[in-house]
Amino acid sequence: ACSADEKTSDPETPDQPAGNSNILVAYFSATGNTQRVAERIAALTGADVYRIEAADPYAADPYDDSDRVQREAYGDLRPGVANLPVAETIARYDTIFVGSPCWWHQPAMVVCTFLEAYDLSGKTIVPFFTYGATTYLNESMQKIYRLTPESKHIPATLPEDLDPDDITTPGRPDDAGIDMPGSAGGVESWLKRIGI
Ligand SMILES: Cc1cc2nc3c(=O)[nH]c(=O)nc-3n(C[C@H](O)[C@H](O)[C@H](O)COP(=O)(O)O)c2cc1C
Repeated sequence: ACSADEKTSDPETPDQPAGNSNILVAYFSATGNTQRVAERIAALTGADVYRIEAADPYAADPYDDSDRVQREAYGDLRPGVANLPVAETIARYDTIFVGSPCWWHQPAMVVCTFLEAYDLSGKTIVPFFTYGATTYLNESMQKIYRLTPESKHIPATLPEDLDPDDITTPGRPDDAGIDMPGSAGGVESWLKRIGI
């Protein structure tokens, strides 16, 4: 209980957006990599931050939950989110950065649960991922785009994917050309490149 209290009271990892900006950085992070990128984006843009929490939390070492993560990703499941903001809160934002680790070739599925909970039409969605290997980044990006068909996206288009629905067999490498900060240190130049 102690660590959970600390997490929710930490101003850098709020579980509800503060409502100070028209930009939101919504992210899920299990081991801190995506969180560091999210906080850097927020520091540079003045964006509000919202940390997506799974209703059924993942193991402290998420590799211990690898089977669950694979089942959720390959089954396109929608695990519950513990702290979904009300729709009016999300409606206030024009631009939403959406951050996730690459988990079994996909966004963490709680991020998909978050995206499907709202009407995001007309909003600008900027996905970002952290990952261990630069494979399946395109499939992960394609997933976010398909879940937000009425939104604008940065980048506007992705490299063509021969079969974005097949995430279980390796396809041709098609991640080249996707501009993504590799770490928090790369965020500032990335934001300049994408015009934010
Ligand atoms: C269960 C699990 C599955 C993963 N699957 C992938 C993957 O398919 N591709 C990849 O590049 N990295 C994969 N990774 C590595 C994470 O994407 C990487 O460590 C990421 O930076 C973690 O972000 P976080 O610290 O914000 O949780 C996986 C990690 C875990 C725990």
